[in-house]
Amino acid sequence: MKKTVQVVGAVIENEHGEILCALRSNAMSLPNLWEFPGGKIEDGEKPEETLCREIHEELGCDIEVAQMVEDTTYDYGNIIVNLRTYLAKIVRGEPDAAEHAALVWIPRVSLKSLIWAPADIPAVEILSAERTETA
Ligand SMILES: Nc1nc2c([nH]c(=O)n2[C@H]2C[C@H](O)[C@@H](COP(=O)(O)OP(=O)(O)OP(=O)(O)O)O2)c(=O)[nH]1
Repeated sequence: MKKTVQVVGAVIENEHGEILCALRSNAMSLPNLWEFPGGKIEDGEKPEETLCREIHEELGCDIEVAQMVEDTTYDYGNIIVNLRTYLAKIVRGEPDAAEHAALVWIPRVSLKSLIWAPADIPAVEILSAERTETA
């Protein structure tokens, strides 16, 4: 049976209403696709705990997690990914692309100009149709 992995992604919004988008590197699976930074939930972790841990490890900053944006399950063929995305804000530090090929801040209306990992597309659709939190 195919494995389903539980993954969480942070939709980090700044004070200008822009969202942090991360480009998966050649060293990662799904290379050269954009994603919400995050990762796999480990045993015993709450989704919010995973997000704070992963963002600290991957981007070197700390976040506060707010409400869920979307819960999607996508079958990549070799693996099934259940991706839950959450709104978040940086509370300490600046994001640094330690693992990703690039990080960019993009306004919600322009999110669809990037090529996203397929599991992220429902969240991107929701976010690009909504007003910014700060608007
Ligand atoms: N972090 C993250 N992963 C995503 C997103 N969309 C999506 O399909 N994924 C996939 C990619 C990976 O298969 C898995 C998350 O794994 P990970 O972030 O821990 O990445 P990884 O490179 O260590 O995983 P892997 O190479 O072992 O697959 O979920 C997303 O928005 N954020």
